[in-house]
Amino acid sequence: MDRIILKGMSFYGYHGAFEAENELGQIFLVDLELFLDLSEAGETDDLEKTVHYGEVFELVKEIMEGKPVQLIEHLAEHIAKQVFSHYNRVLETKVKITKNNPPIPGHYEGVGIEIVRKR
Ligand SMILES: Nc1nc2c(c(=O)[nH]1)N=C([C@H](O)[C@@H](O)CO)CN2
Repeated sequence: MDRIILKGMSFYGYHGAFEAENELGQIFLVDLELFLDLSEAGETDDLEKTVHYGEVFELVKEIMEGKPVQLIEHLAEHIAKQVFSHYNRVLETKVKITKNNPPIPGHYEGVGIEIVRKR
């Protein structure tokens, strides 16, 4: 299946289960893959026959910089639901959200989750 990929999006947000995260905020990294047929756009060279990834970026930004929630799972679910609601062409989506510096003692590259949702 063809994919539209938005990789390495970063947003400053106040999501988290710990009060410190809600007060100080932190950077969230988001990778998003949209699974859809890109052949018509490829044949016609018509933006209307695909999904405008700049619009998708704004949709993700609105959620990630919006009302704070506790879990990154909740953010990922919201992103997937909004993608399906706005873009009928999308059949499946994969959302990965990472925190590189959460207030969890230890040495690691990052912590996060990834979900895959089908329409
Ligand atoms: N599966 C998850 N585990 C945890 C989350 C989360 O969003 N999903 N969040 C936290 C805290 O906010 C943590 O990031 C702060 O230290 C803990 N575990």
